[in-house]
Amino acid sequence: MTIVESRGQVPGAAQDVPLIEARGIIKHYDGFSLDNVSLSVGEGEVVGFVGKNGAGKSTTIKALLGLVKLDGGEGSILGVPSSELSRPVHAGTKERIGVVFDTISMPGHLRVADVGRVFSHAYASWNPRMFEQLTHDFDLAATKQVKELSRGMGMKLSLACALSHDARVLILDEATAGLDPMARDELLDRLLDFVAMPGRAILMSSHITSDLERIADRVLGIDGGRIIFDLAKDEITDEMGIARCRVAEFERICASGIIPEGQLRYRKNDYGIDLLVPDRFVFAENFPNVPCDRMSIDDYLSLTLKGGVR
Ligand SMILES: Nc1ncnc2c1ncn2[C@@H]1O[C@H](COP(=O)(O)OP(=O)(O)OP(=O)(O)O)[C@@H](O)[C@H]1O
Repeated sequence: MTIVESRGQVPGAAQDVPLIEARGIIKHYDGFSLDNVSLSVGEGEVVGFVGKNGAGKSTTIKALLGLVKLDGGEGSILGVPSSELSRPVHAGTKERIGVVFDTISMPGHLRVADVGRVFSHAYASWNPRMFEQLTHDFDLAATKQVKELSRGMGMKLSLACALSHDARVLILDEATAGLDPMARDELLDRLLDFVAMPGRAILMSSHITSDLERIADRVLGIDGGRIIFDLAKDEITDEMGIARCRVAEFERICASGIIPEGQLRYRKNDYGIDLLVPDRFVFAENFPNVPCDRMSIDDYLSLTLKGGVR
């Protein structure tokens, strides 16, 4: 595939391919493997990436960015194979990728304003006014040194950098973890503004699933290095439900056949049984007296990973 790059053109988008894609990625570490991980993020999408600690989120993200050598499969961003992103010929594509990891990787002695200057040399499309505006909005004093920043402030600085070089895709690995609720709220608004422009997409891993409930279009779950679900967010939070049943009600629901056998996922607690309901509206018609809450991403993940199956 020939990719013609120039400033202002969106590499990848013109070829109608996903902006971010993994095809059967395999990576073996001692005691852990990414096992045939496939995913795709299309134009205009915010895709949340969830899973417990050590599930493989960061490894997948690093694989997509070409930062780890793969044992199989391939990733691509903006149409460029991940393994080729470091080649000078793809420098233009790299500029279009904004990346934030959960740790800040800038020299501690640099002041916030210096970071802007360093990045202006690294990125042809660096926008100093945008960086100044973002650091101002994020309450980052230009004279503060990187080593003096709190964790949340460091995350804000990384985010300001990622949003100041005309990126078309953002890949965020736990990027909201250190932010206070007000800063998270503001950032989520900015991410929605970002992705509303043509040719853009976001992949973000997060343990703060309320952030994903607010802005994600789709949610990918990973466990033990395997993708375990890939669902529209609305399917989880609008259609699914979590029924709070007593044991007798649970048995009645099981016997009713309303949820196919083998797909009944449940979790026992001190008060009874929580049951994953695929369609809470159908459920409410059939069992109007059993309380059924909206599903959250946390509950869906927990029921998928730890729930019993019947
Ligand atoms: N460089 C490495 N060498 C060996 N093992 C590694 C390496 N990097 C990651 N791993 C292992 O791969 C597994 C997945 O780690 P990964 O960082 O992808 O998880 P994660 O889903 O991002 O977790 P968290 O939510 O804690 O950030 C873990 O078992 C980890 O120990």
